[in-house]
Amino acid sequence: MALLEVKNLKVDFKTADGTVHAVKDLNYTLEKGKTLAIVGESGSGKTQGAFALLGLLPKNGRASGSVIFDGKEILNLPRKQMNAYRAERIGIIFQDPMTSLNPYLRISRQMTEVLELHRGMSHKEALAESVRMLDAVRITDAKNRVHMYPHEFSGGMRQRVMIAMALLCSPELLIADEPTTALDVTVQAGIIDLLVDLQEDFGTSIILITHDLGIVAGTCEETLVMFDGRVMEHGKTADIFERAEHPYTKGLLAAIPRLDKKVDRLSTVSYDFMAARGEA
Ligand SMILES: Nc1ncnc2c1ncn2[C@@H]1O[C@H](COP(=O)(O)OP(=O)(O)OP(=O)(O)O)[C@@H](O)[C@H]1O
Repeated sequence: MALLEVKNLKVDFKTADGTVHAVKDLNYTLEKGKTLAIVGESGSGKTQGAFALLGLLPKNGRASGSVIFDGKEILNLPRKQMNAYRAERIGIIFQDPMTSLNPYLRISRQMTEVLELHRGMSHKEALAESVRMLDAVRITDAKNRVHMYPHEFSGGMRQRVMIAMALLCSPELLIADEPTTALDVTVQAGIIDLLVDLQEDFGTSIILITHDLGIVAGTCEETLVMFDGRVMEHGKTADIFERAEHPYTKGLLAAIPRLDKKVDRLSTVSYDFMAARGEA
């Protein structure tokens, strides 16, 4: 049985100017322990399509369709039930860790609270487990650093802390929304390597949302390409890289910077694609 089945997912936003159809028809399944990349340019519906799964849409948003997680419908669950999924079974990492970390609380407090509340640990056990998780995401000197505040960490280290927090309750699914966009290229590579290792060690299924096809190649077995709220292409990453069928995917691939090749500008991708559809 698939861990996650997303069927005919739509996300609409009511605005003063009318309705924005951010996600028009999203369909995919994710097997246990697998990694799926959702790629597409800015505004293609990647983030809202993922937020809808977790009931995280902005107030003016509405989701319809079906999201089956481990055999149960979870789309539009009441807040309390959804919170239980979010705390214990589905972790999420955002682009900017400061949106999820409380700047006024030590990391130790933020991590131990989760473990005490959701895994019934004593404070001592929870602190030991927090240090173990910081070690797992390769924060050196975790025993001491666990007592620091978020601002005392660099951007890359904060992202590692976020990953550790997201993994605290051993979720079956981890959604990483542009986890490296705000970081330097070398730090980005470290975070992606870390996600791959953690996926192997913990067996967590991962959805990696990114606009950067370049980071997907060695990371994710499957890739789903979105454009304008719909799935353009979905298959094994290697197949998509070798024989992209869609003009939009070909454009995305052509935009991956390569040392041996002049870089096409990503901004031309949607224009070329829309031209192919007769819309530009
Ligand atoms: N609260 C909102 N009200 C109206 N429209 C919204 C709202 N939030 C998002 N949208 C629109 O929904 C569409 C999809 O947005 P989404 O954030 O999912 O795109 P994305 O592919 O993740 O882009 P990015 O890579 O820039 O994050 C965009 O056109 C966006 O402007």
